[in-house]
Amino acid sequence: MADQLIKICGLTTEETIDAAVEAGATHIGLVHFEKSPRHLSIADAAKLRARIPDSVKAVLLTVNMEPKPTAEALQEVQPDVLQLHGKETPEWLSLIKDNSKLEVWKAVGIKDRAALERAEKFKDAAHRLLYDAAAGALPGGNGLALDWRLLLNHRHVMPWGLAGGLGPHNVADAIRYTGAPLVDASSGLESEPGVKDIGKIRAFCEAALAARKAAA
Ligand SMILES: O=C(O)c1ccccc1N[C@@H]1O[C@H](COP(=O)(O)O)[C@@H](O)[C@H]1O
Repeated sequence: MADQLIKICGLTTEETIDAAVEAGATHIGLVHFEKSPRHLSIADAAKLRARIPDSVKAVLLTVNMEPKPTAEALQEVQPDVLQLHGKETPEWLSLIKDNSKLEVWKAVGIKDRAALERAEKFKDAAHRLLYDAAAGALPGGNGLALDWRLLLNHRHVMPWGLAGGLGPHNVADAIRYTGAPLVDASSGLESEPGVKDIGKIRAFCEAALAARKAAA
């Protein structure tokens, strides 16, 4: 069985990046979306990106960003992965994927089986789908879980990950129940919006790694 992939998203300090890396995160997410409490300017995202070691992938998260600022952000931040968390089209994703060395992830809000089937339109346009709850106050980062039962017996046509409302209290159940190869958490690891709690980051990674080991 493959190793568990763990993305810790919305980090805004070097201290929390170091803690996530030490705890076993495989991916660190930096959010560039002004309405988010985890928003980083591109200059700050670039500074924090430099703190992420080569062994861990840097993920830049954007929402419905126009092509020119996207190109500038990619140039400045140099992420390994671009996570698109808005209403981006397969055509736009394909353009990025075919013209860069980036891994391209598409987050999709899942409220029913039809939404899971619709997400398959990204099969050739993205390297990975990230299933999240349907958008709430923000397009993501709302701490809302999707109905995991929708993923039972689902035939995944491409690599995927599970996001939405995950935290130390439920990540082991999520892995056991859905078999998610990648788990992604943000607001469930905070003491207040935008402020990550190092104890929760450690507990999340520990629980995810133990659940994967038990399932192997
Ligand atoms: O974190 C945010 O503020 C955010 C803003 C806009 C789009 C996505 C955002 N976060 C991502 O949403 C999912 C689920 O987050 P949560 O664990 O439920 O808080 C995850 O990929 C976040 O990185």
